[in-house]
Amino acid sequence: MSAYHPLNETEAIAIALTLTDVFPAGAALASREIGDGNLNLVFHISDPASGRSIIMKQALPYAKVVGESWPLTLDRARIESEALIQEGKLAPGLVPKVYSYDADLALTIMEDLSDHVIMRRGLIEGGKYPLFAEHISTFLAQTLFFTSDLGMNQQDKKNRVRDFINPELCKITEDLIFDHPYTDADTNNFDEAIRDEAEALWNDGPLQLEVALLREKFLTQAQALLHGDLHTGSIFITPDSTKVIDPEFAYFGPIGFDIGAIIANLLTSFASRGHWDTNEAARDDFRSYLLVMIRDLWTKFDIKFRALWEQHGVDRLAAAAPGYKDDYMLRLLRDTIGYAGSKIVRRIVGLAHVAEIGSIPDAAAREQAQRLALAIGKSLIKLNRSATSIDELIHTAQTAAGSVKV
Ligand SMILES: Nc1ncnc2c1ncn2[C@@H]1O[C@H](COP(=O)(O)OP(=O)(O)O)[C@@H](O)[C@H]1O
Ligand SMILES: CSC[C@H]1O[C@H](OP(=O)(O)O)[C@H](O)[C@@H]1O
Repeated sequence: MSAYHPLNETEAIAIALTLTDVFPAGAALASREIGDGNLNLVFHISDPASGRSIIMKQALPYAKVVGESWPLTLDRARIESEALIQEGKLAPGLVPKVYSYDADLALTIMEDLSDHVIMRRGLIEGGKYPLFAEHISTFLAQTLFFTSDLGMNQQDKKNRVRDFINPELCKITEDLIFDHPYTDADTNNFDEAIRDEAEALWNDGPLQLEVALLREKFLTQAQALLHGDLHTGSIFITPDSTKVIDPEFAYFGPIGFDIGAIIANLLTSFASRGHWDTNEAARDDFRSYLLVMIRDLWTKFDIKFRALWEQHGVDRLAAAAPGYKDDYMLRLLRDTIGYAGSKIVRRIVGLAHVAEIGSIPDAAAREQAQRLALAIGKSLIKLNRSATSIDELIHTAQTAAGSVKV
């Protein structure tokens, strides 16, 4: 055991060499710090001779994206490793294996997924992932159903809620997603070209009412154990395989928040491929592909969650009360749509942006992508209490973008 300090590459190698079941004694290990996220250190440790490798992820006592002026609990490393272990049990094969967790160093050692690509990057490069909707709907249905009051012992669940109390990371979400974009906050970060859009958000009372309602649910509804930050940068992918990483924001919250997060990031990808994209046919094809993926994802989730409920439901009244299941699923759909909208808006005017839009080199094209994303995001937020079908979300994206066939 060592006292906490941020590791350097040499120290990371020394720790890796103690993993005698992974690396041969005396192996000449190579180490690279590859963390490109907003918060943590990530070391890739490999043994060129045996071809073996691992990932070491270490929490820093502050938010890396801002620096030491933004202190952040190291307990998030415990939350992440416990959530990965839990998700691995409920959705086998859909998260990296956790080899060990060191509480003193806030260090998780896990399976190296470098043979996959980060989905955000894959989508930017036009990658197609035919099994994604199947895989991620299984991940969502399994992890969310079996940690909800529908699928687990309700006394045990209360103890799990306690284990996953995650106030500092939740506060980041409460501020960066559900508050700052709607006021002139210091943390906001947007191109001057869309100042009019930002100021419109600060003055849109009806929109702010919807966001306040979604925020209230995020603050109060311990529906199931969420991943908590399920964007396309938290998903490793190949055409055959999907692996979800980075659940350090995990806590018991509203189910629609996780589903909405993925859909939001598929829609920012959609918005990044606009009429400025010179290959019109390829653009329309890719946009249709994303919308079909979103529809499949929701539809498969709905079918799988209902099937788990039929087979494994633990709540007598929830099963017996006429109309309850349909009412519950409709509420999940509406939450999903509202949270998808909120998570799009934060990626355009809030602190943390997305590469598919931020990396559009032409300023005018980037501005159009940002405006399109905001149009979709705001419409989805406003739809969150009335939608009755995922087709309304698809239609919202199609309408905002002009006609895109699915
Ligand atoms: N299990 C893994 N296998 C391979 N690379 C990984 C793994 N986990 C993380 N990474 C790399 O580190 C980066 C940052 O990891 P992430 O968990 O998203 O950190 P943060 O919490 O700081 O956002 C990822 O984008 C990926 O490139
Ligand atoms: C100050 S944290 C900003 C932002 O970063 C997190 O994402 P990630 O850890 O995947 O880079 C999360 O989305 C936070 O809202």
